[in-house]
Amino acid sequence: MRIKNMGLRGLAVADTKISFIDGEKGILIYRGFRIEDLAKSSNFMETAFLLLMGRLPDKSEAEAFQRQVVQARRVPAFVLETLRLLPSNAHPMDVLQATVPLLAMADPDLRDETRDGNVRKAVRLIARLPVVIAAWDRIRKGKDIFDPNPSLGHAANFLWMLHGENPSASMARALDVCLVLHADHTFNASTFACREVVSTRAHMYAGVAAGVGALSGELHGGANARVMEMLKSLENVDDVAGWVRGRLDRKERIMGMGHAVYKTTDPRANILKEISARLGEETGQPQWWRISKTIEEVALEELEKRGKKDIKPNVDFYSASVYHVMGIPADLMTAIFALSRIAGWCAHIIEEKFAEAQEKPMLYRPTAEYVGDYCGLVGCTYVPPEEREQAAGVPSA
Ligand SMILES: CC(=O)SCCNC(=O)CCNC(=O)[C@H](O)C(C)(C)COP(=O)(O)OP(=O)(O)OC[C@H]1O[C@@H](n2cnc3c(N)ncnc32)[C@H](O)[C@@H]1OP(=O)(O)O
Ligand SMILES: O=C([O-])CC(=O)C(=O)O
Repeated sequence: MRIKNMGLRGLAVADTKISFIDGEKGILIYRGFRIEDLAKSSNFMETAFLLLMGRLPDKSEAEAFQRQVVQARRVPAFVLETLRLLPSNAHPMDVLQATVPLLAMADPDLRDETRDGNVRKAVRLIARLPVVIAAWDRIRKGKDIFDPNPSLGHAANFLWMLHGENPSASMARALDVCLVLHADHTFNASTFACREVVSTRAHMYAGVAAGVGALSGELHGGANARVMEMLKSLENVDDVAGWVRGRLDRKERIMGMGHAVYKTTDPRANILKEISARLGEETGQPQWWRISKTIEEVALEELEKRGKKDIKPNVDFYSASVYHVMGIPADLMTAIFALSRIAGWCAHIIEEKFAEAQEKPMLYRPTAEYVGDYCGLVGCTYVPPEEREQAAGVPSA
């Protein structure tokens, strides 16, 4: 089979019971539940349990899970000390990707390849990534770090560790809903990276480190930071129309729009748009939502004129303005995505490792068509270095 240069679009490479997308209708389902219902009625802890365990917890299970996560929040001292050694201009996603193997070294269950052992690793990752991200933002700014507060929920505790003050209930709930919305999305690039790595029987942390790397790119999770840069560069609603037209005329992309699967608006973007409008009003910063909405309106009209009516806002479009009014810096926004997606990554890693016999995935090993030199199948003639003609030269170090 040859499906070259198409990024495996539309090609099913595994079975999954974790999530489902209908890209035409704009439907996203986690383990049978519509994303709109989870965003309205659930919370990130419960959603993480749902993704990992395959069902919603009862009350005592939900409390026990929350307790386990709270207890696992303490990040080993050597990890925090290592963060202090890093250059202060290191990008949060590079720091996060570098920290995941450090967390692995401190995990007593690292080599426990039972399902329970992997669930315990998942709990530690869910608990600790937010601590690392908040600590890095403070360390790079030369500020003291704050210990996790065991009396605060997952989202509120993150904002506490980041800012050193308790968020309003409305702000904490908004972040919690964002975490629910970002928690999983079938075989997106970062989840596929996680699954590909653990298909070699590498441990969960090796898969997660790959996932963080894949998420960082601007065509994937990195788009939220680019959206914020775009909003800041515009500042004024009147600048939007000319800017959007110019960008499309130059064949440049509007970040936060378009999707590999959705041919209509991403259902998560609809929810984030409402949160952006509400929080913008509540924090006295409605301009970010207004500029975003104007970009969306102009871009949809201009894209349609150019025969591209399938390019609509994705999850990264309105999350940028939401995070901005929470006081989250633009370059930290992709890391916020990661602290939610960790739940989906871990669920997929567990599925990859423990799928039922008839659905058991194989080691991923696609093929590529060789289009380089052959010199015939006998191979090229090896010439010793001193006899070779001068090539283009060695790149300078
Ligand atoms: C969490 C997430 O990962 S959601 C995605 C986050 N990424 C972004 O927001 C980055 C901007 N968006 C994009 O780059 C793309 O829409 C992708 C990569 C997400 C999906 O793209 P795909 O639908 O797979 O197709 P592809 O990248 O080939 O684009 C198809 C055409 O649409 C155009 N296009 C796609 N997205 C955009 C956009 N945001 N703005 C303008 N044009 C776009 C491309 O330029 C291309 O045009 P061409 O056929 O004239 O060359
Ligand atoms: O599914 C994708 O390709 C990208 C995406 O929206 C996500 O990972 O949330």
